[in-house]
Amino acid sequence: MIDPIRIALPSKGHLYEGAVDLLKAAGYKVRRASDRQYEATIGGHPRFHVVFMRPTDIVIQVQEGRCHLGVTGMDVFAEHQAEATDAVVVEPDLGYGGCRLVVAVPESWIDVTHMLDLVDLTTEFKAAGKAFRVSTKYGTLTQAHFRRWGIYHYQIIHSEGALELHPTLEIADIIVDLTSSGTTLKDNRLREIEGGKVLDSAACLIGHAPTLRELVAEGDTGPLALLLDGLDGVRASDGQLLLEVAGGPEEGHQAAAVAAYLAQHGAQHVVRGEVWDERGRSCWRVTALVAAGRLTSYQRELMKLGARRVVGLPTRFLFDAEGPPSTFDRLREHLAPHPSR
Ligand SMILES: Nc1ncnc2c1ncn2[C@@H]1O[C@H](COP(=O)(O)OP(=O)(O)OP(=O)(O)O)[C@@H](O)[C@H]1O
Ligand SMILES: O=P(O)(O)OC[C@H]1O[C@H](OP(=O)(O)OP(=O)(O)O)[C@H](O)[C@@H]1O
Repeated sequence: MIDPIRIALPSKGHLYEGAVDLLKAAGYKVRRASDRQYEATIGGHPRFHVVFMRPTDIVIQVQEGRCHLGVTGMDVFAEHQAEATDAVVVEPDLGYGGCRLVVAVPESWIDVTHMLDLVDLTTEFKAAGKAFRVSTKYGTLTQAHFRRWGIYHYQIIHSEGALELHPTLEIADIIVDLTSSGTTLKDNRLREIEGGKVLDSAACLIGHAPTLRELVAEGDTGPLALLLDGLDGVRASDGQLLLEVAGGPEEGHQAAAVAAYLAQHGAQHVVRGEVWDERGRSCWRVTALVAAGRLTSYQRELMKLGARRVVGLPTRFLFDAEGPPSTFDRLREHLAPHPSR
């Protein structure tokens, strides 16, 4: 039996808080003594042991099986995927840490707006005997992207940070870096070009395949299933309200009209039923799942249709038999030995 189950989380930065918050929402509260402490426990789940590392180290340690699960960036995983043959993606998008890896050029290069312009430019550099230099932390992904556009004459300058400065300091001609709001590129007078998106990334959950097979064998009440089900439930409920619309005692067709209105306006799982008020009179109630941001735009119309009360309750977990297969079931299927054809 795998014990402890070691889960690696980002120690700080863009991916740290989201990981700890998501686990907490799923019922796995990380107990870390201080932000300088690199180990932690999870309240109520003694088999889990948390270690904190940088996103790149998480991919390496999961690949080597020292950590069994890890939260990292999809960008980092994709960059190291070729070496990480024992690491598998359990969940590609945990719903936070979104960013893009992009090709950016100096704003002053007004003639360069598309990847195809780089084909010409890199050829001109080569003809003039100059190296076209690309600064990035993502050499492998950059090379694959440039190859797709037929660009071969350039030199990668590997760098770990503050790449946006490189064109100004003439360390490089262009950069391939992460962006989310776009502020850093803009503030450093750089601009994304068309066709220059290398990758969309988000925080992801990865695991060590041989260990995951053993954990999957503990079945759907084992610790891995419970953790993944918890994360699924939290993510499915994100931004959803459980709406309760109540009316009556007079009946008519109010409940049907309210249910039809909600169904037409994107609500899900619309259910109506009979309830009784404190005086024992028959009333109606409609419940549905709605996007939290839309409730206020519904409520006036619901009142006009006869509702007396509209309540939006936050949801914490959502499990839906008609929803997509669970992460645990997908993983079990993915790791199952397939008979050779
Ligand atoms: N705007 C953003 N800029 C950079 N990274 C982002 C952004 N938004 C989300 N991320 C994610 O955060 C990860 C980087 O996290 P952070 O900067 O905390 O780590 P780091 O210590 O620089 O990483 P490493 O150890 O890999 O150098 C990225 O790989 C990416 O997945
Ligand atoms: O599009 P934006 O929202 O402006 O974010 C992008 C910037 O954020 C990251 O840097 P970070 O602050 O993590 O520092 P780093 O250079 O040390 O990675 C990334 O490398 C970009 O520089």
